[in-house]
Amino acid sequence: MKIAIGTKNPAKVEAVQTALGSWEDCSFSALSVPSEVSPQPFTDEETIQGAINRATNALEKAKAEIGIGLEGGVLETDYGMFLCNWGALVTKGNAPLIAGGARILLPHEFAVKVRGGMELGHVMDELLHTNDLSKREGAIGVFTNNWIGRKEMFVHIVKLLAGQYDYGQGE
Ligand SMILES: O=P(O)(O)OP(=O)(O)OP(=O)(O)OC[C@H]1O[C@@H](n2cnc3c(O)ncnc32)[C@H](O)[C@@H]1O
Ligand SMILES: [Mg+2]
Repeated sequence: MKIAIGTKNPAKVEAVQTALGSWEDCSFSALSVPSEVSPQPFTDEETIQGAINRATNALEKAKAEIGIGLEGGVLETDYGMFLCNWGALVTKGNAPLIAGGARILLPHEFAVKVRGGMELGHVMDELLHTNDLSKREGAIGVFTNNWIGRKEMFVHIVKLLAGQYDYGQGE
C-alpha cells in the first residue's frame, strides 16, 4: 500500500513512519505540497483545513492509496494563545479522517510575535537562536522541556488516524 505524506519536514515524516511501523507492505513517499492555508494557521478550522489539503494533494500527486497531512497552528483563547496540531488521512472518494494533537499555552513573548505576523517556527528560531527547530523538537518540545517532542506529538495524531482507518475497514 502506497502512503503519501504531504510534507518533507522530518519531524512529521518520521512520525508517520514510526506510527505506522506495524502496517505491513507499506511504502512511504514524502512530498512538498501546498497546504492552501496561511503558513501560520490561526484557528482549529484553518489548521484542520491545511491538514486535509496536504493529505488530498499528496494522495493525488503520488497516486497513492492513502494521503496523510499534518499541520501546525495556533489559536486564541481567553487564557492566551495555544499551539495546536491536526492530522488528516484521506482515501479516494471518502470523507477525510481527522485527529487532533496535544495543545499547550505559548509563553506571552512568543505569542506576541506570532500575533504580529511571524510564523511560530521563525519566532522560536529568532528568540532561542536555533535553526529549523520545527524540524526537530519544535515549540512543544521546548516548552515541555522535551517531555513531549514534535515527532512524538505527531506519532500520537497518526495513531489516532490509523486507528480510525482500521475501525472503518472492519465495517
Ligand atoms: O514544512 P512544513 O510541513 O510546512 O512544516 P512546518 O514546520 O512549517 O510546520 P507547519 O506548517 O505545520 O506549522 C506551522 C508553524 O508552526 C510552527 N511550529 C513549530 N513548532 C510547533 C509546534 O510544536 N506546534 C505547532 N506549530 C509549531 C512551524 O514551524 C510553522 O512555523
Ligand atoms: Mg509550514
